[in-house]
Amino acid sequence: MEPKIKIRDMNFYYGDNKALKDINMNIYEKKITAFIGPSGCGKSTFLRTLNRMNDFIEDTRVEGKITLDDIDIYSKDIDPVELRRKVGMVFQRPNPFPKTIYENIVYGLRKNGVNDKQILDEVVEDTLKSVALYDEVKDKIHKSALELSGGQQQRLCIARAIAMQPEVILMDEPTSALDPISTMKIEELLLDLKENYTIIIVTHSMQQAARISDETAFFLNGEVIEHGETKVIFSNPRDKRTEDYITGRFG
Ligand SMILES: Nc1ncnc2c1ncn2[C@@H]1O[C@H](COP(=O)(O)OP(=O)(O)OP(=O)(O)O)[C@@H](O)[C@H]1O
Repeated sequence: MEPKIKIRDMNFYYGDNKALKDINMNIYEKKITAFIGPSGCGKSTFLRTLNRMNDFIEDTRVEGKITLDDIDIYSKDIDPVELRRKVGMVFQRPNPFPKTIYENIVYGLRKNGVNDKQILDEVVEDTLKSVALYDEVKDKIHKSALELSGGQQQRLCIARAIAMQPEVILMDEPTSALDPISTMKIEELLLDLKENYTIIIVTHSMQQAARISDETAFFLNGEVIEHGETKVIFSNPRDKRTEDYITGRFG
């Protein structure tokens, strides 16, 4: 299978600090890829290079090449806004806008000039169903999203990302602020969503990576030490450092 995303000889700098070193990786379509590794090893930085969110941070620089469907995402012909529509993002803390549930979901569409009520109504219903939130909120769609629980807010943020019809969804520790039940619901949701989307998730929980991901990449000090099938990484890692990390010797 052709990789959806290819990363070749990639380095990333914050000023003089080389935060990512010589990254080469393939990311496959409709799989869940987990990034694991100790704090500060570059997982979030790497995630943000994939939809150019690092462009917003001053004095940063990327070397090497990242392609999405064989198109160089750092080429000057690429519109980063359109890239971020294709490669959506969900953050660690649920961050709904202080608006209604409905307006949260249609926010991006309205920004793109879609205002047809029938279309927006359909998108709201479809996306709420696809994140398994519809039954819980169908009577308060026009109430503030801030009234939802943390887990519901995070599912709403996933719905907001999906409403833009992305191909890839980047998730930076999406359950670290949630209780175990909400976490389980999000994990189940991700397993459903991977039928339609390519998902990349940063997680501090090795159990979570083992439960839901198809592929795992282990990061250490800005390098990818090992990347492969999750069951192989967790049962038979090649590198001693991966083994030490997954067995809890450090991190
Ligand atoms: N906005 C920034 N400006 C300057 N340096 C940064 C910035 N964000 C991250 N860094 C540096 O880049 C390196 C990697 O950080 P990053 O947040 O990507 O790691 P991480 O593996 O995601 O960590 P964590 O698991 O704690 O979120 C660290 O040395 C960090 O200090």
